Formats: sequence, structure tokens, C-alpha cells
Amino acid sequence: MNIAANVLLAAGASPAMVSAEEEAAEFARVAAAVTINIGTLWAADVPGMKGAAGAAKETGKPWVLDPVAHYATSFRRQVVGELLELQPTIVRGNASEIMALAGLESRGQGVDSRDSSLAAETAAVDLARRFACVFAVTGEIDLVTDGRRRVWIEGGSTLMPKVTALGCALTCLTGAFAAVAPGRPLEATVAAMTLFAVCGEDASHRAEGPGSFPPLFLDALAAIGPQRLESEARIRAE
Ligand SMILES: Nc1ncnc2c1ncn2[C@@H]1O[C@H](COP(=O)(O)OP(=O)(O)O)[C@@H](O)[C@H]1O
Ligand SMILES: Cc1ncsc1CCOP(=O)(O)O
Ligand SMILES: [Mg+2]
Repeated sequence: MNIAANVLLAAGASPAMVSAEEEAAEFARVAAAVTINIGTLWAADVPGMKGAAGAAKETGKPWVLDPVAHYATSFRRQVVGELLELQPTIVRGNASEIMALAGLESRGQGVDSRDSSLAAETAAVDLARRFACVFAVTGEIDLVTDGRRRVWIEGGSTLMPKVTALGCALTCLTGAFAAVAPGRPLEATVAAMTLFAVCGEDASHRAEGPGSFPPLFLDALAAIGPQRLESEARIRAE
């Protein structure tokens, strides 16, 4: 939660990390977007997750799902299935998560991926069509698809999977971008991935390892403007 909130603040968004059933739906009504992450999953938090997703839907706001390690236990598989029924606007996961979601064999290790996003392409496209939403797969190269268009984003750093919860932070950032691009979830997702790709690469040039990477990354997110982002973006659309 800490790194996700700091990433959002650095990028100019306004995060609130909320989980209690008593307030999650009410909070979702005043938020511009909702992100739901099953990383540290407690049964007591599930009604709040569902309430927030339902409130986002009712009020016409985007909501984004991060199916962290959903393949690891039957509890996670069940909860992620129930959340998918609530029609997320965008789903973002690593390659192992997206492949497993499509029923393919995958090599996830706990919350970490050991598959490539290239191997998850068909899974992402099929899932996007099946759930009528945008799917994003991250890894060495990122893929965003709505089941019709496919957009590849290059950049980032091998240090990024060595820092915990950067994927979770990117999912939250995707929600923030979707909030300011109503009706354009694919473009919003591509923009969020691109910001991570450019700033991640930038920070990696100055970082000495995973320990020094996060502050440099946050500084890069806060410093970049639209012109440099556009000139350094490496995006290929199909
Ligand atoms: N090998 C890599 N090279 C460059 N960037 C990477 C690499 N692996 C992950 N990333 C980047 O790290 C961020 C988090 O993605 P990822 O590690 O796939 O998610 P998760 O943390 O959910 O497993 C994304 O911006 C992704 O592009
Ligand atoms: C280590 C850990 N344990 C439960 S959630 C989590 C963080 C997962 O973050 P990410 O998917 O971004 O690596
Ligand atoms: Mg993850």
C-alpha cells in the first residue's frame, strides 16, 4: 500500500487505501476510480471489495482488478472469479497470472511471474474478449489489449520485479489514468504502462540495486512531463 500510494502521489493522483466493508462502497462513490488488489487476502475484506466494485459500476467509474497470485489457493481462485463477474474495466497482471486466468499452464512462483508476456498474448486477447474489458500483461515487454487492438510497450528495468508491489502500484496508477480518460480504458492503460516503462528505465540508470531504485523511481515519476514521456515512449500498436 505504501509504495502504491507513493507512486500515485508522485504521478499527481490522490490515493486513498480503503478496505473496510463499512466504508469501501461509500468511499468508491466519492473516488474517481477504484482499484482492487487481492495481494494480502482476508475474508473480512472481500465484502468491501465487492461493494466498492459495485459502487464504481453503479456510478459509471472505472474499476481495475489486480489478480495477484490467484492461482495459488482455492480461496484466491474463488474470490477472483467472483470479482471478475463484477465486470472490471481493466485487469492488470503479470504473465503467469494472465496465463493461469485463461486456464493455461503457467509457472508462477507465489506472487512472482516466471512466464513471458509474449507467451501470455493469446490468453490476454481471449480474456479481453470473454470479459469485454481491457487486459494488461506486464513483464520485460508489456501488452495491452481490448481483444481487438494489441499495444506493446517496451522499457522498464530488470530491477522492477526485484522491488515488491511495483506491479500493484502500476495497477493503481492504471486506475488513476482511467479516471481522467473516460471511455478510453485502453489508451489510459497504455499511458500508465508507458509512464512506468520510461521512468523505470530512467531510474535504473542511476540505481545501484533494488534498494536505491524506489526513491529514484518516485523522483522520475514526479519529474517527467508529457513532452519527454512522448519522446521516450516505445510503443508499437497492432
Ligand atoms: N524484465 C523486465 N524488464 C523490464 N521491465 C520489467 C521487467 N519485469 C517487470 N517489469 C516492469 O515492472 C513493472 C511490474 O510488472 P511485473 O513485475 O510484471 O508485475 P508484478 O509485480 O505484478 O509481478 C511493470 O512496469 C513491468 O513493465
Ligand atoms: C509480496 C506480496 N505478498 C502478498 S501481495 C505481495 C506484493 C505483490 O506485489 P506485485 O504483484 O506487484 O509483485
Ligand atoms: Mg502482481
